[in-house]
Formats: sequence, C-alpha cells, structure tokens
Amino acid sequence: MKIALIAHDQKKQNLLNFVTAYEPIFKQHELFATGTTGRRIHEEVGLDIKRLQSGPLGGDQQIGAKVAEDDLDLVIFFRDPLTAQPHEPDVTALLRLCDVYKIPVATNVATAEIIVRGLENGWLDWRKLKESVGLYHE
Ligand SMILES: O=C(CO)COP(=O)(O)O
Repeated sequence: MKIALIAHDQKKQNLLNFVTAYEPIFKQHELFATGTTGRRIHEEVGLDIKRLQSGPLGGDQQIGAKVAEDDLDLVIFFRDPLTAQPHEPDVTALLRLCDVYKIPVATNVATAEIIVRGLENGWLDWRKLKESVGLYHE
C-alpha cells in the first residue's frame, strides 16, 4: 500500500511516536510525506520515505495530486486543529480530495490507530478490488 504521513508542527512528535510504535507495519509499505514530516521520520525512526515539498510550500497539494491520480491508498494526517495554518486552503483541499476519491484518511491518532491495525489485518485489501466494488461508484 502507498501511505502518506503528514503532521503539523504541534503534532509532529505525536506522529513520530505513532510511527515508531507501528514501525514494523509501516516498513512493509511505500511511504510518502510532506517535507519536514518526512525528514524527521527518516532521521528519527529510520524509515525510507519519499519526501515531497513542505506543507506550506505545496506539499499538501502534491499529496492531493497523488490522491487524484489514484496513487495513494491511505492518508495519515495529524492536523493541528488549534493553530491557524497559512496554507489552510491546501489542507482543506487535500481532505476534500480524499473524500472525492474515497481514500481512507485519519486526522488524529485515535483514528490512525484503528486504521493501521486494520491495515495489518487486511481490512484495507478492498483497495486492491475497489474498481469492482459498487459501494465506491456514485
Ligand atoms: O504543513 C504541513 C501539512 O499541512 C506539513 O508540512 P511539513 O511536513 O513540511 O511540516
């Protein structure tokens, strides 16, 4: 599976702790991240991860483009709901595209935990079949 990992500054340590806890699962997948998040995951957890631009410089839009191209299976985005972001429209656009393309997206650790445990148990395997699943057509 192709997984995007993103965190706003106040949530980065939270994401690093989460990725460390589930490193055995994450290392089995192809990982993508916005710039600073990706650098810290690589340096502090040691995972291989493809880094895009930093969020405020277009990274969220690059992740969104991958969603639109059906080139991502899961987005884990630890959003900071208490701090205004200069690129808030990009954040909103990314979450909107996840809904347009029915990409599982977790915006906090509680949801991420459920999804990653589900990933381990094969609950996201429908992603491989989605073209044949009526639920995902409108
Ligand atoms: O701002 C972000 C997401 O909106 C994250 O960007 P960085 O990973 O570059 O800090």
